[in-house]
Amino acid sequence: MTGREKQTLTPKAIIHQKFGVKASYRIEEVHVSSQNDCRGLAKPRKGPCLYRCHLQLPDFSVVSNVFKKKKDSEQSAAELALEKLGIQPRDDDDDITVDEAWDAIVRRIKYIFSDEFLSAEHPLGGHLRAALQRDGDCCSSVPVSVIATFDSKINSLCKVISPSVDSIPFLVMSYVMKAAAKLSDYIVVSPHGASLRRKNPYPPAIIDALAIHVESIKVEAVHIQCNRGCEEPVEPVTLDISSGRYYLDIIAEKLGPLAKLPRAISVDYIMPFLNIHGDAILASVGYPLKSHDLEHDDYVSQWNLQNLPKALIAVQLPLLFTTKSNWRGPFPREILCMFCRQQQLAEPVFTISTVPVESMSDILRSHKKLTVSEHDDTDYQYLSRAKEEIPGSGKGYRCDVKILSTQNLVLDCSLRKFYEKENYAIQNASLKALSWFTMFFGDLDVDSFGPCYTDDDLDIQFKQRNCYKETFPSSRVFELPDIIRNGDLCNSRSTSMPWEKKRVQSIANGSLVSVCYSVSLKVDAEYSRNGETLKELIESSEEIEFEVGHGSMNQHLESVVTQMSVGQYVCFSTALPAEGLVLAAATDTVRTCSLLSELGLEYSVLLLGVKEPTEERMEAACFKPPLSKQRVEYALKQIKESSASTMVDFGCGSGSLLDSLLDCPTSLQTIIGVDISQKGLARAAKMLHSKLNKGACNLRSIILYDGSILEFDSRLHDIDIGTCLEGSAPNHPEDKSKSHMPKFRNHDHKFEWTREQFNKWASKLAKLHNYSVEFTGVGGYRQYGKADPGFASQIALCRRQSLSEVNIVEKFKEGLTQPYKVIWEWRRGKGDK
Ligand SMILES: C[S@@+](CC[C@H](N)C(=O)[O-])C[C@H]1O[C@@H](n2cnc3c(N)ncnc32)[C@H](O)[C@@H]1O
Repeated sequence: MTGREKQTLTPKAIIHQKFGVKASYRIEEVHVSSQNDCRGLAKPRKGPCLYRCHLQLPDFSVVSNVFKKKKDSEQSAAELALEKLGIQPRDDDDDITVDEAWDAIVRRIKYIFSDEFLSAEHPLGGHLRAALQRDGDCCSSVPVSVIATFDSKINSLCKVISPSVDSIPFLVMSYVMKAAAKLSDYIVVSPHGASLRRKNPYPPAIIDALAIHVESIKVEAVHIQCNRGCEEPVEPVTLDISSGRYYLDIIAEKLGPLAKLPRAISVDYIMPFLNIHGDAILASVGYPLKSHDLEHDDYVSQWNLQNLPKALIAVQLPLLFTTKSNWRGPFPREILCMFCRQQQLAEPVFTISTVPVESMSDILRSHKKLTVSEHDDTDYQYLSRAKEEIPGSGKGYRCDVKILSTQNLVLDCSLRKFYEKENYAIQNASLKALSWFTMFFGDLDVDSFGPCYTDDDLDIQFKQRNCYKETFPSSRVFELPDIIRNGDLCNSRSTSMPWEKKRVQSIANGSLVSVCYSVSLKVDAEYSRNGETLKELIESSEEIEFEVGHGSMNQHLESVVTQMSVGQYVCFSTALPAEGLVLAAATDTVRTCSLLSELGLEYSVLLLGVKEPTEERMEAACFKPPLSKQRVEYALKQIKESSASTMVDFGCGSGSLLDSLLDCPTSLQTIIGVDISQKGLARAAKMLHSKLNKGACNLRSIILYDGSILEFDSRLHDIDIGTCLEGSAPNHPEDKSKSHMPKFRNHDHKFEWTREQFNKWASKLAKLHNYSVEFTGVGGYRQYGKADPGFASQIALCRRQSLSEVNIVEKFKEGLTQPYKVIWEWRRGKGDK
């Protein structure tokens, strides 16, 4: 018990407050003929009298379902009218306790599975009626995700239990399951825990009358595979919704064997969270409020499938914030705060001003004169409510929001209107500021926005004091977190966020960065009331070093860190990906919650230092496969294409090329390795020995020589192919002690050349010895927006044209010069295969 005096208004009372005598109720008697089994009777027997209520409001009318009591039909009609107006009977559940919210959810679930609700004009009604056609145990069972998605009342009650449901909507599902467990006499939870149905079947007469029989229809939809690359197009699919089937079952089947159960499919609902962690089907199909027919739109033609990015579906923010219960996802104020943090702006400054009720009335009067013919002006309704619904409070609220960079005022956005509640004023001001940013990012031509910008559509005045370019230098524009990128702050017409294009990674892959960071989970139940987020620290480190591009660090953290400079502090949030699409089939609520708790995280990070990448780390981070592997692969390809039978690898080291030659069949019969490093040769011998023991190869002999490339050994006379490859140099710990900067990039480099120097040297040598030369390379490394720098590894491919006279004479002179020492030798024996 809170000890507070609660004021619970019935739907009818709220209608009365709003419309007074302008709301007129008319009761109609409905006589239903009773079920008559006696076919012989000529006249149908008169059944009990039921009541249906017609409620006429100034702009529209509603008709209730039939009820046994007149007053129930009136309340039902009033409730339908409020739904139409977007108002919950208790639209602000601040007044109820958590225990009361639980009780209300239990009551609501019971009502949802009542006979009356089955014929309700509620989006859930269509699902309930369609579920009557499901086979076997599934008959009349409705996925929990559907209830969580379509029942706004349950959603607003869940917000009382935990405001996190906004950022973790799948919490609603777990609350629904928990509440359903309290109705064990009435509700059956499916074995998979993902569907609910009534324990006692609906009366056959109701099933016959209400079960939906869908005509066979084909629905064009979009299948998004979770593993598709960003550039890959999404797949169009046709859903063949045949009669007698629940359409979610058909979608589940299309998703494959893992999706045993239907999943939530309210497009509006999942879109903002569509960072897919499992395949998803997007289809525009469902039961609209007033229709008993399954309706659908062609989804394929609505999307430019080629351009649909993986994690970005844009939805347009509404222009008005009405009630909390009507708002899905994070509230505008939260989105704006997050946006500011991401853009390294200060937290928005909200200034609330109030007016006495007299002046509100004046404003109201003048406003009424202006808007007398605008029947559906929602803000007008709020102005009315401000006057009528807060008797004695004497206040209306107006909000001004200032967005500041560290030094400058970026935007001063003041609402002209008054709202009945402080929160409405804040949310609407945030929404309008966000709308301005949406427009602004949609049109980066800053000049089109003057220093004082008035937008009549938004009914707001903005003062933009500072130029965007000064305020958001491109190198400081962060990639927005998922929650914004996924559409909460998107212009519906753009499929990629303008600021994403400006993301600049200033710290290169392979660098070692050192950071101090913390990760917190937003958990506090008071969150939505006082606007403060309380957090639970789940991980922190005073100093941790990681390599950029290595995949060892959380990608969100790494992405932001690579755009920071040393000494800079950044706070940012990440939100819910759509694991929930899969969790719809989860059985374990506790586990579901623990999974969900990994989401909605807030990070704080301070960049302590950056170490430039070593060549090795840079290579590993930038090239896949690594450059050393690409070089070996290139050599192998050339060898395979030749018909050579003998080959020598100069500077063979530990034998990476020789190793690969043992794996793939070539025309080679003899391979020779030459190196001056005893250690390298010993490693090569060990590797070759163990490999030859394991399996066969086509080779007849392998020899390793200790010798220098600078000396000629006559045993290498007439070898078909000579290779000389740079490989991955082994580590030399002694180098670390050297304090001076190394002269070359690697410890064993004796010189380093530019490409030009290399080309010149190789061309001259080739000409001298009558070889042609072709320059190529491996390791094309393109960075977005930068000119192609060419190959990372240069290759000269020399082919002998003819044996020159000089060579023959030289060889004759040299005779049997054999300075190389055999280190290891293998020859295929007679028994060897
Ligand atoms: C970067 S390693 C390359 C190893 C091997 N080619 C690979 O791809 O893994 C360079 C090798 O050249 C060897 N080397 C250096 N000078 C040499 C010379 N004058 N004659 C033969 N080998 C030499 C080094 O001992 C070293 O093993």
